[in-house]
Amino acid sequence: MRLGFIGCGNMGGAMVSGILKKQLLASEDMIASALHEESRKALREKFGITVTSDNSEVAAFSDILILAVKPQFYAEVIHEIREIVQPDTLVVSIAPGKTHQWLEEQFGRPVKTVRCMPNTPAMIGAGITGVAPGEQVTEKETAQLLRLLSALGETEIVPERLMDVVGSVSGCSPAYVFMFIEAMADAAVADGMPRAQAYHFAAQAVLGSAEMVLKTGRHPGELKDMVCSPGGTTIEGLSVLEEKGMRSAVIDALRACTRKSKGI
Ligand SMILES: NC(=O)C1=CN([C@@H]2O[C@H](COP(=O)(O)OP(=O)(O)OC[C@H]3O[C@@H](n4cnc5c(N)ncnc54)[C@H](O)[C@@H]3O)[C@@H](O)[C@H]2O)C=CC1
Ligand SMILES: O=C(O)[C@@H]1CCC=N1
Repeated sequence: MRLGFIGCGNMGGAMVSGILKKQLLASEDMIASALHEESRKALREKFGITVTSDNSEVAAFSDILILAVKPQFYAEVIHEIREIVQPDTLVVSIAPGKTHQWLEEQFGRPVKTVRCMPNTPAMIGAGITGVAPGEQVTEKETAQLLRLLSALGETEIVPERLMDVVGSVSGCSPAYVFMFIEAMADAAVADGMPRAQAYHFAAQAVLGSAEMVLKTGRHPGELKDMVCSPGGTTIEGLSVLEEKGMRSAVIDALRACTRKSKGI
C-alpha cells in the first residue's frame, strides 16, 4: 500500500513519524509534497521518504492520499489533483469543517473520501483519531485505513456530524493541555522549583491523571474528590479555579473551537 501526503507540516509530519516508528510502512512506500526546497530537504533527511514539489506526483503514487494542508488551501490543492486521483484512491481529509459533500463537490464526481481528525500526540503513538468514512468507502478499505492509523494511537469511527466535536475535544485540545502544563510549571518556578523539574512534575501529573480516568473507569469528579482532603491544600486551589471560571472557560473554549470548525 502506498501512502501520500499533500503538505507535510506539523500534522503530516507527526503522522509520517508515527507510521515509520511502528514500521507499518517502509519509507519507500511514502511520498509527500512540500512547497519550499528547504522543507523538502528537511523531510527527506528526517524521514527518508520521497519528497516532491509536485502534488500531481503525490496523487498519482498514492493508494491512500492524505490532504495535510491547511483548510484554506484545500480547494486549490484538489483542483490540481482532481483529474489524477483514481476511482479507487482513498482521499483522506484531516481538515476541520470539510464535509464529504464539500469534498465531492470540489472533485466534481463521486470520490472515496474519508474524514479523519488526528492529533499531534500521534508523533509518539499516543494520539487518537476520529474517522468518518464516506459512503463510497468499503468496510475493507476502512479496515485498511484504521490499521494504518493505529500506528498513531487509538482510532474511533464517529458519525460525520460529530467530526467538528472530535476536532475540539481531541484535535485541538492538546494545545490547551500544553498551556495548562506550562501554567502549572510557571507556578512551580515562581515558588522556587527549577524549570525542567517543574515541567516533569506537571506533565507527569497530567499523564497519570488521564490514565486514571481511562484505566479506573471512575468518574473524573470522584477522582477529583479523592485528592481534596477535608480542610486541606487542594480544595483551596480548587476554589480559586472555580472562582476564576476554569470550567466555563474550558467549555466556552472548546465550543468556540467546534463553532469555528463548522464555519470553515
Ligand atoms: N496541527 C494539528 O495539531 C492538527 C492539524 N490538523 C489539520 O492538518 C492540516 C495541516 O495542519 P498543520 O500540519 O498544522 O499545518 P502546517 O502549516 O504545519 O502544514 C501544512 C504544510 O502544507 C504546506 N503546503 C501549503 N500549501 C501547499 C500546497 N499547495 N502544496 C503542498 N504543500 C502545501 C505548507 O508549506 C506546510 O508545510 C490542517 O488541515 C489542519 O486543520 C488536524 C488535526 C490536528
Ligand atoms: O488549529 C487547527 O485548525 C487544527 C485543527 C485541529 C488542530 N489543529
